[in-house]
Amino acid sequence: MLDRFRLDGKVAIVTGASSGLGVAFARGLAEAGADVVIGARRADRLEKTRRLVEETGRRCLAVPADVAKPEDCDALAAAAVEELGGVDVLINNAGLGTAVPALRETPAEFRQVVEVNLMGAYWMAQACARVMRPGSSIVNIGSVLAETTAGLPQAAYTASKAALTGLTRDLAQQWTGRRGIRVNCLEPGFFASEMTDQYQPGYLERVVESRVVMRRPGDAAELVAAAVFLASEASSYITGVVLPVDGGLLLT
Ligand SMILES: NC(=O)C1=CN([C@@H]2O[C@H](COP(=O)(O)OP(=O)(O)OC[C@H]3O[C@@H](n4cnc5c(N)ncnc54)[C@H](O)[C@@H]3O)[C@@H](O)[C@H]2O)C=CC1
Ligand SMILES: O=C(O)C(=O)C[C@H](O)C(=O)CO
Repeated sequence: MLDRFRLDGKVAIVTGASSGLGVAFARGLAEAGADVVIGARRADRLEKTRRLVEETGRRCLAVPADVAKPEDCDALAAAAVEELGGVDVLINNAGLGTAVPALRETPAEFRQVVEVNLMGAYWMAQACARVMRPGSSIVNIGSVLAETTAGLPQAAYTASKAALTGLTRDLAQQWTGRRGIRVNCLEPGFFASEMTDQYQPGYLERVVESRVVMRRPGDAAELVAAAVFLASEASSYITGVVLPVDGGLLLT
């Protein structure tokens, strides 16, 4: 049974892999056997991720890319095909989290979040679906904030992540039957990263204590395990689903 979770011989793309959860996804998919293409805007930091991935013995290609630019998404998918022979898995992880009161949020601020979290995920999905083989898997990284609120003013972030769940379902119904590409979405609860480092002191602890049934933030490995499941044959009969990985936050 455990062989169904292996990704040997597969090529996975992880966006936003220069920090936080993206680094953990890249390393975890490589540990499961995949060669990994990592994309993000900060080339110097991608190098660190590349070294971490290569420690597993798998190949890793680092490609500077801004997912808000469709041409960068096409270039990322093309590099995977040219250098590693194809694309089997996409982890749409790149994301921007901002907290701005709605009456002060500017059109530029709102657009920037939607252009990365929603449109960037769509451009990447399109670029990959054009070259993916049957049996491939797209995993969108959403957020529990698509389903609830947690006390911060995050209209753009929340709206972009809620829209990502709709995008997940629509692409799943368009591509799974016709092209053999499954599309699913993970909704992380709270995991320590550069995004959560931006919080006011004490915020994370308060949310975890009052909302998370398990009374602790998640460990990145707990999210990566769910991504490996959705990326692999272990979930071969699952498409169009939205899976919270949140320690029970959505129960409260
Ligand atoms: N850390 C958490 O508790 C949670 C995180 N998430 C989601 O997980 C994903 C990863 O976030 P974290 O690792 O926590 O934060 P992070 O801020 O460490 O990572 C986000 C990554 O996306 C990259 N990125 C941003 N804009 C980009 C663009 N235009 N093109 C390419 N890359 C871009 C950043 O450079 C960074 O490497 C995000 O989609 C976030 O919304 C969702 C729920 C909770
Ligand atoms: O999506 C979540 O849940 C997060 O923890 C992300 C943060 O709320 C965020 O966007 C920080 O500014």
